[in-house]
Amino acid sequence: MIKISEDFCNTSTQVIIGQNAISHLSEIGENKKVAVFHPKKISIDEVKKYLKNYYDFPIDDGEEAKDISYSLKLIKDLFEKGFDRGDYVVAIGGGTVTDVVGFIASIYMRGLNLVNVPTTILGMVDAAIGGKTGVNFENVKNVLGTFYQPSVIIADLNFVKTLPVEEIKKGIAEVIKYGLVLDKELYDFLALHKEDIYNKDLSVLETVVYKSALNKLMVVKEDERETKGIRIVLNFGHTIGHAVEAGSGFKIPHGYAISVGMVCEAKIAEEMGYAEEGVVEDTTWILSHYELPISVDSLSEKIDVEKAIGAITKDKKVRGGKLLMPFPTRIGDWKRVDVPLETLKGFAEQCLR
Ligand SMILES: NC(=O)c1ccc[n+]([C@@H]2O[C@H](COP(=O)([O-])OP(=O)(O)OC[C@H]3O[C@@H](n4cnc5c(N)ncnc54)[C@H](O)[C@@H]3O)[C@@H](O)[C@H]2O)c1
Ligand SMILES: O=C(O)C(=O)C[C@@H](O)[C@H](O)[C@H](O)COP(=O)(O)O
Ligand SMILES: [Zn+2]
Repeated sequence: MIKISEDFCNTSTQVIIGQNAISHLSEIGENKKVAVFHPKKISIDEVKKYLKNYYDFPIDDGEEAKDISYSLKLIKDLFEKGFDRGDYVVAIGGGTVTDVVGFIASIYMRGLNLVNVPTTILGMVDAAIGGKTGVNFENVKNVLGTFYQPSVIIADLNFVKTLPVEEIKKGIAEVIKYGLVLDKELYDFLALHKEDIYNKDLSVLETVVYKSALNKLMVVKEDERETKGIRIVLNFGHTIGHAVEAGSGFKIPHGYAISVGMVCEAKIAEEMGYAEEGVVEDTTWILSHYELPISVDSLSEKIDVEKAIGAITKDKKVRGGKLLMPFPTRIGDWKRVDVPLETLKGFAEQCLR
């Protein structure tokens, strides 16, 4: 079992990684009420063993569940059961569940105790960590949300056993992101371990989750609320990625969309003279090696370019007509470049058509 602790401005977080990590749920006080939100398809029989005073809330997941109306429905559940600020919310599921449940936990009575239990690789390496919560609105990703740290993140690798390989692929896209802009060693590790990862070697996956969590926490500690131009690095591939999601009516999953987004943004970085020679090739190579899409042509849905470009205008990194772009400079390194919105839209059109 691996444990990482990190202090943020007003809170601290612990990440627990390993098989059977779920047993740590027993550390929640017996006198506290615990709301367990989980997708209907994920059984919580194992989880129940460690909780005394729990309320079982089976919910919808997937991008459709990230609609504000659904959050209000879940809040009503907490309200009707009389949850107070001393009580706990446990979010079990993929990134869509931790985004939505984290959001309601943060706004109900201005915040209940939150424990995230990611059950997808994407959740374990990224979504459950760092405190961003969010729901979609008017065809724009995560445009309503909060920064709210879970006190504990429990990444129990046993959940991977039931996870389809397609879901591992989507999560690996975010891990490749860390490799490309923050961690060359991780890039090299990924280059060597595709078979182990796709064959669900749990000890290799534990290393992947651990290295990813360290990268993410390091960045979030420096710039928890994305006000210092540092946390934007975690958004590499996401300006175009979120546009791809919006342009597909949210039918293209996040992991695939940011995969295409990373290639496109690496190309823009190169064309604007910020990325060293070879960055685009290395980006394309690692994503193709993991059988991830590298252009819109390999996606299963057609992209509505107008809608996609519309979403870019509403990106949360826009400041005064410029987009704060995290550009890769060489593998494992990056630079912030403030790109005029019109320039970026021009490049985006080239990638999306
Ligand atoms: N808050 C953040 O920092 C952050 C970071 C990255 C991504 N995200 C968000 O995360 C979302 C994507 O998350 P995701 O890829 O986990 O998608 P998801 O939550 O839709 O889960 C993917 C699929 O896997 C299924 N599933 C989950 N756990 C399973 C298990 N153990 N066994 C079998 N099936 C299982 C789900 O039911 C779903 O069908 C996007 O909305 C994205 O914007 C947020
Ligand atoms: O934690 C972050 O910061 C990230 O940007 C991580 C991303 O992988 C994630 O998809 C996040 O939800 C995107 O945030 P947004 O601010 O662009 O909505
Ligand atoms: Zn992401």
